[in-house]
Amino acid sequence: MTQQKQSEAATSRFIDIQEGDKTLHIHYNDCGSGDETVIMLHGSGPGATGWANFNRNIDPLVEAGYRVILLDCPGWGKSDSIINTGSRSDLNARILKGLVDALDLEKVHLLGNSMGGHSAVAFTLTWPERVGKLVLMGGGTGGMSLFTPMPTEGIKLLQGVCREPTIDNLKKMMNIFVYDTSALTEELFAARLENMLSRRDHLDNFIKSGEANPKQFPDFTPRLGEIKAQTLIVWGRNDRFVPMDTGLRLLAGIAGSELHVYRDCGHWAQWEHADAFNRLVLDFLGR
Ligand SMILES: O=C(O)CCC(=O)/C=C/C=C(\O)C(=O)O
Repeated sequence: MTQQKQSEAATSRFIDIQEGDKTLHIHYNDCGSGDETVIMLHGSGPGATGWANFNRNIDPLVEAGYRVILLDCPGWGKSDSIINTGSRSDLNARILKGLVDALDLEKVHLLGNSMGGHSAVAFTLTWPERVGKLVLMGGGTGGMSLFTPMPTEGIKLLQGVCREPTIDNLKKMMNIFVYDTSALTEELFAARLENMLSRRDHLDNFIKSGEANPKQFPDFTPRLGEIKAQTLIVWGRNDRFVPMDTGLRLLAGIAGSELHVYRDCGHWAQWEHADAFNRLVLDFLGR
C-alpha cells in the first residue's frame, strides 16, 4: 500500500442534524472536490467508521475527480450515540438526507458497505431524485437467507464483541471479516480496539437497540422494483456476515443492477480486494 494522501484529521467535519426531538452531532470526512460526489456509508461492526471501512478507496476516487464524503452514522465513530428502536436503515437515511441538504448536494452517488448498503437502499426508496448511482457491497437489505441460518456466525461474533469488547473477541470477529487473515496486522487490531473502547456508549446502545427492536434492518425485498438507479452489487464469495444470496435477491429485484462476486473474499471486498474494487467502481461510475 502506498502512503495515503488524504488524511482523516484534515478532512474531519461536524454537523448538527435534527432527528425527531433530538439534535445529533454528526461526524463526516469531506475529501477532494469535483462536480460529482460519492458518499460512502460504513458497516455496523463495533469500531467501524467511514474512515476505518474505506481508507483504501478514498484516494483513487478523489484522484479520478470525485468529491468523497464518509458519513459516520449515529452510534459510530465521532458521531453522537443513540438507542434506535425503529429501522436503523431509515434512521441512517434521514441523517444522510440532513447532510446532503446542508451541503446543498442535489444528487449523489451512494456506496454502502453492509449496514451502509441497507441505508443507501432506504435513502433511495425515500428520496430517489437525490440518487445518481448505487454501489451496494455486502448489503442492501435485511431479510432471510435461503442457505445460511440467521443470524450468521459473523453477526453473532459482532454482537459478542459489543457485549464483551476484548481484544480476543475482536480478533475472532475480524478473522472472519476477511478470507485471507494473513493481511490482518496487530496495528489494524489495535486501531479498531481503540475506536471501540473510546466509545463504549456506542457498543452499549447497539445492544440496547437490538433488545428494543431485533429487526434493526428491515427486509426491503418487496420494494426493490421501485429502484430505478443503476446499481452495482458487489459481494465476497466467502462472506460470513451477510450471505451472498442477499446479493442475488438485490439482483433479482433491482432492474438496472449487475452483480460482481470476488473469489477468495470475505465481507470486506473494498479492503481485501481494494485495487480491483476501486477499478470496478470507477468503471461503473464513469459509464
Ligand atoms: O446485520 C447486518 O445485516 C449488517 C451487518 C453489518 O453491517 C456488518 C458490518 C461489519 C463491517 O463491515 C465492519 O464493521 O467494518
